[in-house]
Amino acid sequence: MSRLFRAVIMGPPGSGKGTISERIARGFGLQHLSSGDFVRENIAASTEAGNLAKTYIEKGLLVPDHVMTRLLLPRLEAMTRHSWILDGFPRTLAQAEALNSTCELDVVISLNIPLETLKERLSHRWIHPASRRVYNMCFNPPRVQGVDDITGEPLIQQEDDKPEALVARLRHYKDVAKPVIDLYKAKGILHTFSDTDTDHIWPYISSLLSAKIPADRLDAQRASTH
Ligand SMILES: Nc1ncnc2c1ncn2[C@@H]1O[C@H](COP(=O)(O)OP(=O)(O)OP(=O)(O)O)[C@@H](O)[C@H]1O
Ligand SMILES: Nc1nc2c(ncn2[C@H]2C[C@H](O)[C@@H](COP(=O)(O)OP(=O)(O)O)O2)c(=O)[nH]1
Repeated sequence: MSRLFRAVIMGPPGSGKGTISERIARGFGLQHLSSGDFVRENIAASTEAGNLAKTYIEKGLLVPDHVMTRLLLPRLEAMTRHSWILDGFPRTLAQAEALNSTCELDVVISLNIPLETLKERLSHRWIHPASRRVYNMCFNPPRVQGVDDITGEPLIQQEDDKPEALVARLRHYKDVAKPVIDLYKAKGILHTFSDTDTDHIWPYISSLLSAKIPADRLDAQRASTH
């Protein structure tokens, strides 16, 4: 069997990690693994790591590295049959080093989006809290304004998507992500995409993945996800 394909997507809040990961999952048959979803699943299941993570999230803090790695790495190690795109992890150098010791990455996608664009997007981001489905009132609006397409339940806006909170989040992202980006650059696997529109970036990401994922593996992955 050919080796699995493993990719990471990095970028500040609102840069389009979730949106692009979903396109990659659909287009290339990779499994979309979101660190935020893992955290929420563990909180819902009241696992030891989930209970610990909850105490930080309730205060609006990032979950400490040792809790994140305990929560995520066993799940990644168990993914022996599926290629994946990992969204939201690693966020720190310690997380990147822990991931390094678990698996070899093929590609790291870094999204470099102007601050004004991020502010604009997040001010229009609405989510369905139970499923975390993401909408944007301009880019991908729900069919009926203010309600989730699938359940019909109300959508909400997150406190930390408001412009005042965003500037601090972005500053924090830059400080913490820089050494991670440098590490992947040094390994020669970093690919950075800069634009104001996901639809402009997508064709470049799509060609990168088409070139990096061998055709036989692509067919097998697509077949196993359909
Ligand atoms: N790699 C990580 N390291 C530390 N905490 C994390 C990590 N991934 C997720 N979390 C925690 O889980 C929460 C939800 O994560 P999620 O990625 O869904 O949302 P987010 O932080 O609002 O990201 P974004 O705005 O970039 O989509 C985070 O706010 C953070 O507390
Ligand atoms: N206007 C506009 N909005 C976009 C574009 N790409 C994604 N969005 C929307 C979808 C979300 O509401 C918001 C943030 O995207 P996301 O995929 O949740 O980002 P991320 O926080 O996972 O990195 O922006 C885009 O290209 N244009």
